[in-house]
Amino acid sequence: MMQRCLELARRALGRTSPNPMVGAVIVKDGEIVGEGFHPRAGEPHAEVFALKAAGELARGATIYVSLEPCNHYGRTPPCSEALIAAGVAMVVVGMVDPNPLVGGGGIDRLRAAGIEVVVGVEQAACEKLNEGFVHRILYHRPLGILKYAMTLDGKIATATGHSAWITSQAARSEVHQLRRACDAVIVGGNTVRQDNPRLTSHLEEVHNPLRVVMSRHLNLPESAHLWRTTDAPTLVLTEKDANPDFQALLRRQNVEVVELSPLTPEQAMVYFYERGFCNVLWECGGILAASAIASGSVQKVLAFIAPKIIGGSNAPTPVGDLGFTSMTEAMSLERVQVRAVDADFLIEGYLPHKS
Ligand SMILES: Nc1nc(O)c(N)c(N[C@@H]2O[C@H](COP(=O)(O)O)[C@@H](O)[C@H]2O)n1
Ligand SMILES: [Zn+2]
Repeated sequence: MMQRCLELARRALGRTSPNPMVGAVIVKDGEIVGEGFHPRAGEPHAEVFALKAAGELARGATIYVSLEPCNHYGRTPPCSEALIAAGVAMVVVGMVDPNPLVGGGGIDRLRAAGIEVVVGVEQAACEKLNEGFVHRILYHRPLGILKYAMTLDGKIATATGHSAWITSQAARSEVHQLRRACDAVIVGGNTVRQDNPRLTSHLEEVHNPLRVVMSRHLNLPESAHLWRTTDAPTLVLTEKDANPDFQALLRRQNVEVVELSPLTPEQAMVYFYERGFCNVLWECGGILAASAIASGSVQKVLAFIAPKIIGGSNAPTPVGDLGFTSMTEAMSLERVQVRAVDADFLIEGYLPHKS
């Protein structure tokens, strides 16, 4: 049942920030009598949709929910009270809500009303689904994910900058899915000039992230796929008073332009937090990636590795200079997972926590 909750929650993939993705299932006499998920912030929570679907059958039933029911008045009223009013007999919770406004209070309220509550069913899967939300709540920043594709000899392009394609179609499709789960995807000006990327999820009717270009001087092409805002929204982050003529050209095409002082990955993450984002994907070149890592703007790394060799001492690599001189300074990823994606490999892991 909790797996079903997660399946339901994923229907709103990429659309719920700053809220979490949550699914709920109500079971009576071994039958599912109501289901629901949280579609987006401002709309009712998963539990409320499930209660509505179950109607009177909720009385004496068990509800499974992937996140602790809330116990506060936010954009919506507390689900704990709705569950009590509906007369449910038992609540099975995937994970405790890290939001300090909830933080176990929903569970306590239900127990105080005489409802049996079981906590921690499929907890790891529930936490993984909402790792961006959890990070946002704990650290007041979105989760930064660095994704890159490189050859077996560690290059992200040839020395001329050609990079289409390093990995297989299957790996590229996984990247499209990943974008779908993110609130923003960031590149630097160089990537726009070299690759002219689209940065969309490449699927009809699924969520597209906000496409973000970080560019100090706005020395960018007048025509680029990213300026086609009918495909997906685009934001250009730049420095104060940079190239007003080019800013005007972008705005005429409905590209949002925001000036940050200073224009750094750190400031960008502060800005994205304030905008309500949970997951931010860095799909940039090595220089910006190194700066993002050094400033603590990356927590998770997804490295696609293709079994190809292209050589070239001037061919770019995924992470630029971090100033390390000794192997003892290497950042060793934690919770590492490796899997094959067609002919390529995906290594996923988390950078050691930086306070
Ligand atoms: N249990 C649960 N189910 C949902 O469907 C949810 N969206 C949440 N979210 C929790 O409540 C906070 C948002 O409240 P409002 O939507 O503003 O009323 C969110 O931060 C989570 O703590 N929980
Ligand atoms: Zn709620």
